[in-house]
Amino acid sequence: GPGHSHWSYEDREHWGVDYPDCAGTVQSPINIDTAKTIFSPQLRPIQLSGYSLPANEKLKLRNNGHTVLLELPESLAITGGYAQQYRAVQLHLHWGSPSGPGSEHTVNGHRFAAEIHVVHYNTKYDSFKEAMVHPDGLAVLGAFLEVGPRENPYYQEILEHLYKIQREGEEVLVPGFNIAGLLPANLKLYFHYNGSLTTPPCYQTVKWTVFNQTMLLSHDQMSMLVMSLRNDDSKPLQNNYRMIQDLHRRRVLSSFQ
Ligand SMILES: NS(=O)(=O)c1c(F)c(F)c(SCCc2ccc(C(=O)O)cc2)c(F)c1NC1CCCCCCC1
Ligand SMILES: [Zn+2]
Repeated sequence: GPGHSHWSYEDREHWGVDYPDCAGTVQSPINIDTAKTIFSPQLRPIQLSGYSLPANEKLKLRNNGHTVLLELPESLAITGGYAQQYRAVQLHLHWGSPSGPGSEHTVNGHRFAAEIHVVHYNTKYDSFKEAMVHPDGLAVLGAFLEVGPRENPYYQEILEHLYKIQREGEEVLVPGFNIAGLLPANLKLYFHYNGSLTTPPCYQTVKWTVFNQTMLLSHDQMSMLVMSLRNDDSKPLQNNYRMIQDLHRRRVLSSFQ
């Protein structure tokens, strides 16, 4: 990725030394205290367009040593719920280990098993790299993943390839599918706040949407996510979530009561 000197989740307390924004006051992830969220009826349902990709469109799935990342074509766009149009860049996941959950955001102190982030950039900027340094530059759609009774066919489109990219730097092309299936069916119920990338350089340029409805994966699928990948030291790639950041003077809006 752009300008990454080596960092790890182990030395997350020192990110602020090399990346000053990581020590800022508009950082992510946060704990969402639902008693303190502000119901905002002007928050419209999120609308996605172009998210259903044909199987003959191949997407790059990559183990970058920090997460599994699926590159997305700019044809995927957020067309409702945000003041401006945003186009997709990539999606990736955060997860825990066999001994604990690994979502990045928490709700009332509850950490979910895992979390998906679909990263977009504001099309008023010429490129993603230009957008990511402006406060309205990025929009990340986040959803929590939990274990449920059935296999999730949409997540299977990603999880079934993880054994091919066990080592850092490995990548594989996967057939297109309906990316919207990775997000809740109900895009009306969400939390919204201003924050940052949760990894260095921690730019404070993300308008976050965290959906209220969680995605359900089977137990075996969650194990595949947690057990398949390794990082650069051939250690299991697990617990790739940043600690909760202080809210400071920010408010979290909710689209529902
Ligand atoms: N939650 S998040 O959105 O902040 C986030 C993370 F928490 C992440 F942990 C990551 S992965 C770490 C950054 C990275 C490293 C290597 C490569 C590569 O070799 O391709 C790519 C990226 C990661 F990629 C992202 N999203 C990225 C933020 C990193 C810089 C710009 C890339 C788009 C969004
Ligand atoms: Zn993320």
